[in-house]
Amino acid sequence: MAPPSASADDKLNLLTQPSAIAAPPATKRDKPPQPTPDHKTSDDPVQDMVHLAASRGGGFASLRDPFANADTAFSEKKRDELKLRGLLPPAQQSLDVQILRALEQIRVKKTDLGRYIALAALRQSNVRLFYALIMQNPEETLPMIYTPTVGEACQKFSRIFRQPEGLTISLSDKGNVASIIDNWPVPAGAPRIAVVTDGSRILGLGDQGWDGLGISIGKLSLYVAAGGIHPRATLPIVLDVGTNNEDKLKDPLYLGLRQKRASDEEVLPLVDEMMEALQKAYPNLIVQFEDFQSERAFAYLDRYQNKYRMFNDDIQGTGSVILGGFTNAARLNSKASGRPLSDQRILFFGAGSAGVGVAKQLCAFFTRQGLSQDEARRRIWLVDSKGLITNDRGDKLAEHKVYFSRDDNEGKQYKGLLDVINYVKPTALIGLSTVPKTFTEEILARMAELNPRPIVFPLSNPSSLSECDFETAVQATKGQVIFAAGSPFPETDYEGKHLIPGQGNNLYVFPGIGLAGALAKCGRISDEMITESALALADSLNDEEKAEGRIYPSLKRMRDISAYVCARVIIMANRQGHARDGGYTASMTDDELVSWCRGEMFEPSYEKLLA
Ligand SMILES: NC(=O)C1=CN([C@@H]2O[C@H](COP(=O)(O)OP(=O)(O)OC[C@H]3O[C@@H](n4cnc5c(N)ncnc54)[C@H](OP(=O)(O)O)[C@@H]3O)[C@@H](O)[C@H]2O)C=CC1
Ligand SMILES: CC(=O)C(=O)O
Ligand SMILES: [Mg+2]
Repeated sequence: MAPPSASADDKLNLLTQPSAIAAPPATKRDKPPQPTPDHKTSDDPVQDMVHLAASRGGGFASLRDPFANADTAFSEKKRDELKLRGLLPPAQQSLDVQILRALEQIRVKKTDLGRYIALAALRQSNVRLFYALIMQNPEETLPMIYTPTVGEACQKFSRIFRQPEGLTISLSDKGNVASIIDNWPVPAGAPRIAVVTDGSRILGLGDQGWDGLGISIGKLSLYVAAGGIHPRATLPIVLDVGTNNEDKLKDPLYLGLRQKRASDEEVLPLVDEMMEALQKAYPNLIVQFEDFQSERAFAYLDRYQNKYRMFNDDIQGTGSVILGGFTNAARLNSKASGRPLSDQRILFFGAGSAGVGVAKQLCAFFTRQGLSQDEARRRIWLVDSKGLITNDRGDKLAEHKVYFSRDDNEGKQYKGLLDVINYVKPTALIGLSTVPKTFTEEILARMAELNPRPIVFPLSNPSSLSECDFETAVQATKGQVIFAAGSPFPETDYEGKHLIPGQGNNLYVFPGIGLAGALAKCGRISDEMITESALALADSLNDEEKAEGRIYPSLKRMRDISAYVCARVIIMANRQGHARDGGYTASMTDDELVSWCRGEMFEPSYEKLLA
């Protein structure tokens, strides 16, 4: 199976072990079993007709239903049929023309938050137009609905709130969570993907309480735009268990519980109840945990990953996307230095859920080069707020840091980042610290002295918290940096060469992972399925992107990338026995599977509304 838009021989030889795709192809059956109706995550004409029929009496109602609304695209015939004549201006315009108008209305807004609010209003009034606009203009619009703007939106979510777009499960609902879930207005296609946060660590912006709901909505918008999940099949959830954010508690407009964050002991039964109730209500639902404070993130992943169909985006999604990008970056770094790939030395600045999640996933990079698990672990150094993490530093380490704690520091402790760099001599510097501008010109220049092509990934979000920006990294390394940041940065030129920054953000993988879980009805999202998503992402660079020096593919191809990631995750799920679709996906060849995943995606067109 060739990666999307890539030539057949485009696979990275770097992967010394055969990837899942190189495994024996699934045997093709004479007659594959037919999918059951709930295989579909794509548009549902029957459901659309229900909406249309419901609105026939009222006419105007169809213009107020985001799923039934085609606005000025309604044909003469439909305008008569739905009693819309006179309610719309005479001009009949296509979706493409509507996109031009919507773009103009968004561009005229003066602030990022203004553009976020305008886009949210569009989503709430015309779902198809919203997603068509995003999909046609991803590079311009994703920063408006996702990082960096979603961070500011979460900080002010109670203030910009207009209408509910997600489910709130709060402490006061304990014992009644099933009935709360029952209140979610589910049409024929039940939710397939839920994103749940407790708002305790939204991007790098700390505790946002109930306002964290904005991140669940933002991630699910990407599930639709990049992963093709039907918008009606998405379920944004916030677990409101209080907040320690004093500003919010004092703000009269704050919409969450006005109390301090409840203790973990008090919250755990509520999370258990939620997982149980979700599973009962929607047996095929995939639950993505998002932006939980690190220790809770690890604890819930440990507690639920072998019991429910869930994964943690910050630990596993980030681990995957960085393994994918690092795989490509290491090739460029090693080619320039001549050192073997297995000789990469990776320094993490930040050892929270994201740092440790990525570090664990990167072990897979080294084991694929033939190193043992223990040798792989030793290629990784972690720095937290107290300096290099070592066994004899004298403080009690949080459990998630212990595995990578060093015992080879010969009693010396290293605190400042430059000291650590001089000691470790890393080939790669990865920032997941939430501390902005910590990769100074001096640090970056030192990385360039140590490496002809240093790998620098300032991954903290949003942009204002990034450890450095692209322009600084390019200048300080004289154009040699191999760069990816968590949030988007502008392209730049250096000595006549055009340079494009990578965006090392889990948005490249979580839509494909979730879609795979939904389409193949996976019983579990295993670690191997996550690793496979990373390898698929690494393989998905096409020749043009390689020539441009990219380590991540263009976001213009986000749906093709998600379909490819999805297919490879499904192949792994089938191999491990996690798919529960009665052999349907296993009956396809690899290429058929990619096409099928792509074909199952929701397309935001008016075709069925105008038929
Ligand atoms: N690009 C992407 O796709 C993703 C990016 N992220 C981003 O990663 C960042 C971190 O997330 P997460 O791991 O959950 O957050 P945490 O707050 O759990 O972790 C932050 C880590 O940075 C360390 N740190 C804080 N200050 C300093 C300092 N001055 N010097 C050195 N280390 C420091 C902390 O140390 P200590 O442990 O001692 O407190 C901690 O280990 C966020 O900005 C988030 O947006 C997260 C997921 C995905
Ligand atoms: C991208 C993401 O998941 C985060 O910054 O938390
Ligand atoms: Mg996150």
